[in-house]
Amino acid sequence: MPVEEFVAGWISGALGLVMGHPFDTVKVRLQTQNTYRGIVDCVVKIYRYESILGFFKGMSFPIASVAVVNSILFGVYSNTLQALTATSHQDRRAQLPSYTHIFIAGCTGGFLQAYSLAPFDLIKVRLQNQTESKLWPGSPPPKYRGPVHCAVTIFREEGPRGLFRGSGALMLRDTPTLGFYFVTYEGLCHKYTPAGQQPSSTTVMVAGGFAGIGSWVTATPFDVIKARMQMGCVNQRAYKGMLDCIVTSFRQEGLGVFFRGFTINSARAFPVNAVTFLSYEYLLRMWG
Ligand SMILES: C[N+](C)(C)CCCC[C@H](N)C(=O)O
Repeated sequence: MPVEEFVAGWISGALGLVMGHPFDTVKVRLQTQNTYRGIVDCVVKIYRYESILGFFKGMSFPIASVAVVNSILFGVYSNTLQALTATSHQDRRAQLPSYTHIFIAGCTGGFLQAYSLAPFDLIKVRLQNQTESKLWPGSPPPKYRGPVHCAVTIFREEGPRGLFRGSGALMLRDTPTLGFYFVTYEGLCHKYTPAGQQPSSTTVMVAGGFAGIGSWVTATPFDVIKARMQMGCVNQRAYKGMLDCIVTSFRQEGLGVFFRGFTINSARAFPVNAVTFLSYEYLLRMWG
């Protein structure tokens, strides 16, 4: 089992995360709080009341965790594809596997990374949603003092299963959409790379960027449901389950609620995934 894909996935995931975290924080606020009138209002209020650091709340944890999760995603994807087609990463450039095999490998990676991502994503969303600021005198202290305190508090108040709150929605969000993610990437790289050559950096970045947009566009409804399930007990809207969350959100806020964060997800997805795939391919070529 080639290890380099796991290491390349780790490093590329960390780079992509730093690029995209501010977008992600704005998205999570829009999805779970009704205090903002839109993206611009959210950005202005975060900057005014929480400074630039407000956009990076909850990032320290994902740097380690989401990078590891990305490592699992790319490592499992590549090794599943190798098991299905007996081809290595380099072989695939010459002979593209079937899209069915690519989709299956992407879904496999998506499912396994979602399971490992769940606790880390929960902590990230809880920290991102803390609007208290040290800059304003009299501002109440935040409930969670940091990622570790957040994890311990969730464990103590909601039990060990509390750390996996929203994991069902997370798996439904990630499994099919990561299948499409890799189908889009591999397909665009194959289409715009002359036979017998390696895709150029531009091709890798554009293919990765559109793969990110395509997967986030299809993932946004379940992304909203996931975030609401994760915030349920904090916002006093503890849902009885995913269906209750969907029905309650639809009844109270209409169909549009499931597309909150759609624009910011798409704006974030292109640069994050362009950087992720470029660094992934560069590292694998370097280790050739
Ligand atoms: C499956 N879903 C759409 C959620 C994510 C797909 C892209 C994952 C990438 N690391 C990023 O953060 O954009």
